[in-house]
This record gives sequence, structure tokens and C-alpha cells, in this order.
Amino acid sequence: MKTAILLVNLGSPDSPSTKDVRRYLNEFLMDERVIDIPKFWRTLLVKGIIAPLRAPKSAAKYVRIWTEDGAPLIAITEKLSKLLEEFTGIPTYYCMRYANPSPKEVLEAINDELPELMDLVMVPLYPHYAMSSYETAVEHVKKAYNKARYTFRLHTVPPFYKHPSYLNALAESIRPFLQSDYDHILFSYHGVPVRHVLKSDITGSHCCKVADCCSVTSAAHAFCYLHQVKVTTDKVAQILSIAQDKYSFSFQSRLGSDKWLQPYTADAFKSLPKAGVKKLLVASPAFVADCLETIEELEDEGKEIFLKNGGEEFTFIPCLNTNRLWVETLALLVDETLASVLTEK
Ligand SMILES: C=CC1=C(C)c2cc3[nH]c(cc4nc(cc5[nH]c(cc1n2)c(C)c5CCC(=O)O)C(CCC(=O)O)=C4C)c(C)c3C=C
Ligand SMILES: [Fe+2]
Ligand SMILES: [Fe+2]
Repeated sequence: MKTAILLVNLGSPDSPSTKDVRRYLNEFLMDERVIDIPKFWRTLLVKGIIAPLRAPKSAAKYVRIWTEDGAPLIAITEKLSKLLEEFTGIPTYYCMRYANPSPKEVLEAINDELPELMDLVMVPLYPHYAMSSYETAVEHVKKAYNKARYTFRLHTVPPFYKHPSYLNALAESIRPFLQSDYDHILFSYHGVPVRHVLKSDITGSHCCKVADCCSVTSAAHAFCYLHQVKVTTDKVAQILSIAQDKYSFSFQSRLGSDKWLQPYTADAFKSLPKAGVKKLLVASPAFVADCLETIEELEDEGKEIFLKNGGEEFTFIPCLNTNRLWVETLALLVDETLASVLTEK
């Protein structure tokens, strides 16, 4: 085989025990692209405060979502990898940014199992660019790849937030839910600190500096999480003919006291019922696999907040997971990346 695929996702703890969750949180939050403060202060903050305090609480949440196949995010990524291999006929592997399986061990396995390999296509399983998700995953895999001096080439699928095939797969996964008598659909994205958006602005003068920055054409958009989630939201709403006043977007999973992108999802769950939204649909397009942040934070906690504040029906729309159109989208993204490499040659 001359070509192979490597899916890269975020990763989950090895088990829902407090010890494994603490180890996972330490690795995750010590990443300089996630908590971007000097290493001395990051170490004090993460190892001294956040990980020890958060680990038992997060572990209890992981216990609630754990399945017989393990962590949902990993189990879904594994199934997706098998389906993609079946569909494309191309050997497909997966690794995680944090915890296991690590890029190092998977790259070694690929090298051992595919001696003829010439091109490995890495697919970061994030539709949108953020330094704390897409960028860190790509750089981590590249570091392991460069260290080992493999003979095969490594190529990377770019963020696909506005790729027609991804938008279509997402829209079709949402469409059946629109048959119900809903009042509003909320697109809830994982949040990031506003500072990260400013840092990723390659022009240094566009994001959050120009009025209505996300709508004004700029080279900054290639790296702007805020712009990209807005594009995904509007394009999916357009495909599904959802009226402008029937949808909105928000950001979840805030950590720490920094200013993160707003509006916050938890605030939306409180305010929407007061604005007359009794039947709510919630989609979460920043995640392509259901995980702690969707099953626990949206489906469980989110529903509770919404119902407590006067909401009547809360429906969570599952992530793309192992959806057939999503598998086809991944195959297309891989094909297009390989084609662009061949054109460059
Ligand atoms: C869009 C993808 C993601 C971005 C961007 C992102 C940024 C980000 N995350 C944290 C802190 C945590 N995130 C946690 C879980 C988690 N995050 C993502 C994706 C993105 N994170 C996923 C898919 C998951 C779920 C993992 C799973 O096992 O199911 C957690 C761990 C759980 C918890 O204790 O809440 C933390 C911590 C920061 C600080 C950040 C940007 C700076
Ligand atoms: Fe996160
Ligand atoms: Fe922007």
C-alpha cells in the first residue's frame, strides 16, 4: 500500500478513575497552546490547582458517560476509522493528541505494517482552526513524525468548516430533527479564550479590531475560529432554509477566569425560555464525535438548565459520529489533499 490515512482526535483519559483523569488533565492543560502562559506559572496553575481540584469532578462525569467500549470519543473514532478503511480501501489508523494511542506509537505501527508506504494523509478531526485544537494536534503529530525520520511523506487535511461535503453531511444529520415542532436551534461550539483568537490573527490588525471583523474579507480568516464557526452556522442554516430568527450560536466549556468567546451556551439555556423558546434543538458542530462536552455538558447539564428556566423540550442532535455522508466527506478530503500534493509536484 502506497497511501494510508491517519485520523487525529483530541483523546480521553485511559479510564474514568481520578488518577487517570488527573494524568490526562495534566497533559492536556500543560499544552502551551491550551494554557498559553509562561511554563513556570502554567505548571503551578495546572499541577498545583486545576488538575487536582478538577480531576475528581471530571472523573465523576467520565464515569457517567463511559461505555462498554470505553470513552465515547475514542470508541467512535475507532469505528469511524474502520468505516473509512472499508469505504476507501486505504489502510486507516487513528491516534490522539492527549493520552492514548499516541502519535509516536501509531506512526511506528504504520511504518512497521506498511513498508511500501509513500504518503500518509493526516486528518485532524476538527472542522475549525483553533490553536488549542487543530494546530496543537497537527504540530504534535509532526513532531513525532520529524523525530523518527520516516521515509513516507506526511500531508495534512486543512480545516474543512466550509467544505460543501462537510456542510451537506452536517445539514443532513440535522434535517430530520427539523420535522419536529421546534422553536429554535442553537449551534453550540466549544469556546476558546478571546486572547487565542487575537494571537492567531496573522495580520495582527483584523480579528476583533475591525468592525464586524468576521464579515470583512481578510487573510486572518484562515486561522480565525470565530469567523469559521460563524460561516459553518450560517451556511448550514442556509442549506436547511432555517429563518434567521430561528437559529443562533454560542460557546460552551469555558475554563478559568479569562474572557472567552461569547455568548456562553449556559447563558443561552437560561435566557432562551424567557424569550419564548420552549422547544429547543441543540447541535454541536465543533465536535465530530460525541464526547464529554456533548453527552454530559449539553445533553445532561444543558437540558437541566434549560428545563429549570422554563424550557419544555430539549433535543440534542448527535454529532456526525459514524454517519455515512461524513465517512464519504472524509474520503473526499483525503482525495483532495493527495490531489493537491500531486499538483504541487
Ligand atoms: C473544538 C475543539 C476543542 C477546542 C477548541 C478546545 C479548547 C479547549 N479545551 C479546554 C479544556 C478542556 N476541554 C476538555 C474536553 C474536551 N475538549 C474538546 C475539544 C476542544 N477543546 C473535546 C472533544 C473534549 C472532550 C474529551 C473527551 O474525553 O470526551 C477538558 C476535559 C474535560 C473536563 O475536565 O472538562 C478540558 C479541561 C481549554 C482550556 C481549551 C482552550 C483553551
Ligand atoms: Fe476542550
Ligand atoms: Fe476574525
